[in-house]
Amino acid sequence: MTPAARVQAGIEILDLVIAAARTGGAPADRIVSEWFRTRRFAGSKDRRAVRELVYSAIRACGDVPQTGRSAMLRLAWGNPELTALFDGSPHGPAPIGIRESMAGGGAAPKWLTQALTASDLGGGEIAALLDRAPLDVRINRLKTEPLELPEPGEPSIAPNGLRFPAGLPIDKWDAFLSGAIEVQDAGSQLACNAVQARPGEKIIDLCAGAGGKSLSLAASMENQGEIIACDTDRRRLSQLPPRAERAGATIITTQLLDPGRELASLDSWQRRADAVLVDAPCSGTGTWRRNPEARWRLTTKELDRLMALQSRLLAAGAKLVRPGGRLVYVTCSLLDGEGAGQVGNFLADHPGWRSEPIDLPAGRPRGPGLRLTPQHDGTDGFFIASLSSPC
Ligand SMILES: C[S@@+](CC[C@H](N)C(=O)[O-])C[C@H]1O[C@@H](n2cnc3c(N)ncnc32)[C@H](O)[C@@H]1O
Repeated sequence: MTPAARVQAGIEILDLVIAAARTGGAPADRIVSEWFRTRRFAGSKDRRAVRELVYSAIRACGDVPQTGRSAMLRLAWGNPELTALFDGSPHGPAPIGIRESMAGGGAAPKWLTQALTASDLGGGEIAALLDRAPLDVRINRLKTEPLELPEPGEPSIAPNGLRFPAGLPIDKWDAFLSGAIEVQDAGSQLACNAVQARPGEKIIDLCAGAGGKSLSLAASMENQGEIIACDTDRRRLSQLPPRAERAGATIITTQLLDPGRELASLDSWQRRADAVLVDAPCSGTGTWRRNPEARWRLTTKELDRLMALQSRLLAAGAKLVRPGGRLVYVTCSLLDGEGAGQVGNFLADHPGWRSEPIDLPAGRPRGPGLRLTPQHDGTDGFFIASLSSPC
């Protein structure tokens, strides 16, 4: 592909990403892969270059652009090399019209920027939400063989973490295939450490998804005790058993939950768990480094729905904690409504519960918990709170 043809390909993909953002369709990642699956003429260098253009254009546009072309024009603004590729060559984009408008810039839609600002994030912090994320892995201490990696990586801020540049084919490495390492953001690893899971404990991971945190907890527990990994999403949860097998984690049982009746299948666990982790479904404002188009998808209505769900799951999780046990609440959002405010409301409604200090090598206090941000901690954005149940 010529450089101009790559720009035109990026524009076409952006049109699909924009349409999907408006209608709740597939994520950008899947759209990019699908586009190339049906265009075999594109080599690996083309794919990398087009992908880079698409993601850079997504990052450059704060709100949903009108068209892929207007998004690419926003990216080209102040970039003479990219501007020159709008040259009307075969397969390339048409020349830029004199009055042609480009998409708006900024970090996020106005309402969302205001909500982040109201949650005490400054301009630099908000801009850093769109940085490129590194590739973090967790060394799985359940595997005792000496770790052999094609590249050494740098120790990350998480105790068992290593950091690599983005884009390495880690999923093909022997250490990944054997379960010796897991891909997991350093902030997510630290959120697991906040649970302070110990060997022999009984722990419920109420929103386990594909089990990234359950696997980490199993390692902290040295495979002794019991973890019940729950989720309402059958597809995500079904990814956990093969991952657990690869990781050598033998103490995890999965439990599919009924949305709205989450406790129905956990009846025997009432007031029994040493710790319950609520890694709540959230707006994901802290993960824009990986999913920058997520900020085009979020609406105030969806945010309200998520906050109501978080509040319900916190209350449900609390019922499963034994007297004196821990309820650890985590969101990968930096909006106070999903973090400090959410936990503040819980504490107001649940007399006797207390927020406990969290001892992590990163983060800053935020209300009754701790906040990690890309700019301050080099991790995805997280809010973490550890609450103790009345004895
Ligand atoms: C932030 S993700 C969890 C990520 C996971 N803990 C990990 O570390 O990979 C939130 C999860 O909550 C699940 N979820 C949504 N509604 C739920 C509900 N009512 N009860 C339990 N889980 C729910 C979603 O399916 C999603 O997997």
